[in-house]
Amino acid sequence: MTRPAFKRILLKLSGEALMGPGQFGIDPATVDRMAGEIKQAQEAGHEICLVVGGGNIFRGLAASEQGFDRTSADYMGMLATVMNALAVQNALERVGVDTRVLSAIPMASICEPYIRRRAMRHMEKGRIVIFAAGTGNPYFTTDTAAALRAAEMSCDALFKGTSVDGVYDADPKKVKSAKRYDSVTFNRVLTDNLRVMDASAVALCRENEIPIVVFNFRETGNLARVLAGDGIATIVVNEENDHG
Ligand SMILES: Nc1ncnc2c1ncn2[C@@H]1O[C@H](COP(=O)(O)OP(=O)(O)OP(=O)(O)O)[C@@H](O)[C@H]1O
Ligand SMILES: O=c1ccn([C@@H]2O[C@H](COP(=O)(O)O)[C@@H](O)[C@H]2O)c(=O)[nH]1
Repeated sequence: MTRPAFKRILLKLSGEALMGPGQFGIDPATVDRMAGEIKQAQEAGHEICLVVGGGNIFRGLAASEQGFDRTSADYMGMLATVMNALAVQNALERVGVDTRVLSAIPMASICEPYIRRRAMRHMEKGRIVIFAAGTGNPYFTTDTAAALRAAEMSCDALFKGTSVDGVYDADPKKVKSAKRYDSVTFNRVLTDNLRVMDASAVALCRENEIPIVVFNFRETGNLARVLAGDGIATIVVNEENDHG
């Protein structure tokens, strides 16, 4: 199936994708490989900004289920995304890509605060902007931050690089017979409660007509393939623009 090509994209890297073969934390070889692929995508003419998750280090909801105060746990999760953002920045700069980390929670000694117009300016200058600390608010996730920043930065699409190769009719890690969609509507994702992405992120993309492309970023070369409009992925769109 051939999908449309997108110029300006927001790439959401799930924290889990940064673990590589490990069960926790950051695998330097995996982050380096991803940085190389992101550089290649930029050289192919794509304007890229990134939102990095934190699930490889800390998830607020899981911690609150074990007795942590939810708000504190969510702030810890947001801090985890800053660590991941710095790791990705470091890897990108090692391969010669100019980057800026902008945090939704100001941390003046570490990175810039998130200011939309500054982010836009960085992108105009050809830098890769890495958005850290999610939305800056507890009770959200980095999926919602990705949808929000994609809208704010006028991105043509949100690419979710994760550990599954698309959206399935059930969680493929739990249901062996689950079937993958090539293309699916926002409404179906929401009504069938397909949990590859948060409902709030999906709704935000639906309202702003930002297609979501879900692909497996654990496989080498996949980013280039899906950006070129092929490769294994699922595109989530509004019915009326369905590319399926
Ligand atoms: N219908 C579905 N189709 C595809 N994946 C699904 C579906 N339902 C649940 N999932 C699960 O969604 C997960 C994808 O989300 P991901 O692991 O990237 O989480 P995240 O919260 O975005 O990132 P992080 O790892 O940073 O917490 C996969 O682990 C997959 O098993
Ligand atoms: O806007 C946000 C974004 C994230 N969080 C907290 O961070 C962790 C890690 O993010 P993931 O999206 O799960 O990778 C998340 O579990 C939340 O606890 C937040 O509070 N607000």
